[in-house]
Amino acid sequence: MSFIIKQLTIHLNQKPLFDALNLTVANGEIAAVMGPSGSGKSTLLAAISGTLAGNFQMHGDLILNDQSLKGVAIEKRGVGILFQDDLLFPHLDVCENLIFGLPASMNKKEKLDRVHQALMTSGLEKFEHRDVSTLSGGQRARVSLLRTLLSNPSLILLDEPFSKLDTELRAQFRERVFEQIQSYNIPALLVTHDKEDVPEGSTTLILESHYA
Ligand SMILES: Nc1ncnc2c1ncn2[C@@H]1O[C@H](COP(=O)(O)OP(=O)(O)OP(=O)(O)O)[C@@H](O)[C@H]1O
Repeated sequence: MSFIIKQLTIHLNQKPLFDALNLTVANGEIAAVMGPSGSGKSTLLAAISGTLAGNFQMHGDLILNDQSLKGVAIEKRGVGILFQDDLLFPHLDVCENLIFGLPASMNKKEKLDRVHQALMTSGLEKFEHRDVSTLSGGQRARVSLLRTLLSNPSLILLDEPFSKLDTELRAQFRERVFEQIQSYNIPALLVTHDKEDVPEGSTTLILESHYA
């Protein structure tokens, strides 16, 4: 599996936001996207996830597992997103939240087993029956990532997932997140403002501010 951005150009109101971007992200690889505010980082993620709305014109191609994403519906793209604000249900426990990441075709027992297994693999088993509202920011973010991974995405997009964590927690959490993604062996794209967040040796796509 891999993800390829091929000659991707996006115009906003006829002006280029970015021009002829190219990037290949292999399985288990985390590529970074950086650039100043307004350079189009969120727009790029929206183009990939299929949620681009507004006066944008897109040229070029996005290829996931040898298939073009052109014209593919959002729910059929196999793209999971982790936002900086997690979207967990605070009144439910971790296990119940994770069950939401699983396909409706699985029965309750299968879902519980799968969640339990995933929590063990991620070292989060002690939180299984904790209410989400009692977890720290970093713990919530790891549960949120696990929920995204449980939906079996072919690609994961990380939209500044570390920005709300304090520096000390951040380094530790970052390592855990990278390990979690690598254990699922899928390509990932990480949007960040902070060079520290970029895993060593990873490809970095730098967007420029064309559109002021
Ligand atoms: N729906 C929209 N309609 C019109 N313009 C938009 C829309 N969404 C974003 N833009 C504009 O597109 C440009 C790129 O925005 P985008 O949010 O992708 O940048 P960003 O790099 O993610 O910025 P930040 O780091 O501040 O989040 C900006 O000039 C923004 O105002």
